[in-house]
Amino acid sequence: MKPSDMVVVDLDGKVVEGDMNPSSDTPPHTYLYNHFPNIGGITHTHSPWGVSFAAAKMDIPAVSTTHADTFYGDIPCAPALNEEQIKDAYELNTGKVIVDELKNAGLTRMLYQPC
Ligand SMILES: O=C(CO)[C@@H](O)[C@H](O)COP(=O)(O)O
Repeated sequence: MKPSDMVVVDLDGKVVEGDMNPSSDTPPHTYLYNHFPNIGGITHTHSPWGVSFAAAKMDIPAVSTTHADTFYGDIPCAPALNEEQIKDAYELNTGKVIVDELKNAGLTRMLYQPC
């Protein structure tokens, strides 16, 4: 992948720069940016440890000061999508359950605090 392969989209997901198709993750990412305007970026990883907790449908517990250095409290695991959410708009609904989970966990306030 080269820098010229990058695609820039606006907050509605419309391509504003680049010739490629945007990522299929564009709907959940724009949904997150639109609901948390102060976030500076989203990192999507498949770390073995993170995936392990997600597969077990578990929050990642705050058990160390190292964890506390970068995140306040347990890192919540969003609920799995139901069949209707998957069939309807899988990617967008992924963003919706993440936003709902962060709000339910009371993390909205934290996301707006400067580090
Ligand atoms: O993590 C996943 C699938 O597991 C997705 O994020 C895809 O990797 C998105 O691929 P592109 O549409 O960006 O090529």
